[in-house]
Amino acid sequence: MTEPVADVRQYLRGLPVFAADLPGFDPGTAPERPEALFVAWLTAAVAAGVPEPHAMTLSTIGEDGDPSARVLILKNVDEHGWQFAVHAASPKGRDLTRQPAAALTFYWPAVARQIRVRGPVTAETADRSAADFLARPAGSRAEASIGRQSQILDDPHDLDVATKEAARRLEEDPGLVVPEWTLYTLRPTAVEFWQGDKQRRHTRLRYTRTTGGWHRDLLWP
Ligand SMILES: Cc1cc2nc3c(=O)[nH]c(=O)nc-3n(C[C@H](O)[C@H](O)[C@H](O)COP(=O)(O)O)c2cc1C
Repeated sequence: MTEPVADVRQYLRGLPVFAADLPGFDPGTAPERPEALFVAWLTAAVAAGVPEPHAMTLSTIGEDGDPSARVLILKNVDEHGWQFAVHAASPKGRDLTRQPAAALTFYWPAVARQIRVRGPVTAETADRSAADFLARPAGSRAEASIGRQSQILDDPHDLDVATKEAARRLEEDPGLVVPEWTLYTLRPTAVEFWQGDKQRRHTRLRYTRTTGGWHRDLLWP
């Protein structure tokens, strides 16, 4: 156990931010399209040793109109958008069915970079969703096939039983696909790249979709 914290406010104030050597970012050299800059920043994050840079916060709008956010793995990025997959019966899956719009947030502390992506989402075809499902490791497929994500777990033993049963079903039928597994593409209306700076002269570049392509603006930090 770590030492108890007497004064949380003071403790938080003492935690460093932007402590590492930070890369520069010259928005003047940014590519025309945001996905190109995203991939460049992603590979730079990997090179800088950022763990799990493809983990992102997915924000959705709940039935009550309030936002809800959780971390998810990014599946692909191309000229069509940012892709991720969810079980349609999970809370996030239901949010997206009801209100097909989302925001994605990436934060890579070692390089002090944040990327914010927002826009409408579209469910991909059943074939594409199935291909994504089948590309997952067996354990992840078994877990998803239980289909009870975020429901109340009355007894941890129930999870063990369901996991064993799901693994057995998958062994019997390795091509099993969960029909609720849904690959989504978020087609951004805006993508913002934020580069932190030790002196707090942060650089922000926002791409906004236009009819013909992308418009770029610098933003005040
Ligand atoms: C690094 C990381 C990666 C995760 N990846 C996924 C994922 O790919 N799919 C998923 O359903 N949940 C993933 N989770 C769990 C989600 O954050 C969340 O707890 C779960 O999806 C239930 O969310 P919901 O109740 O809003 O539907 C991940 C969590 C972390 C911390």
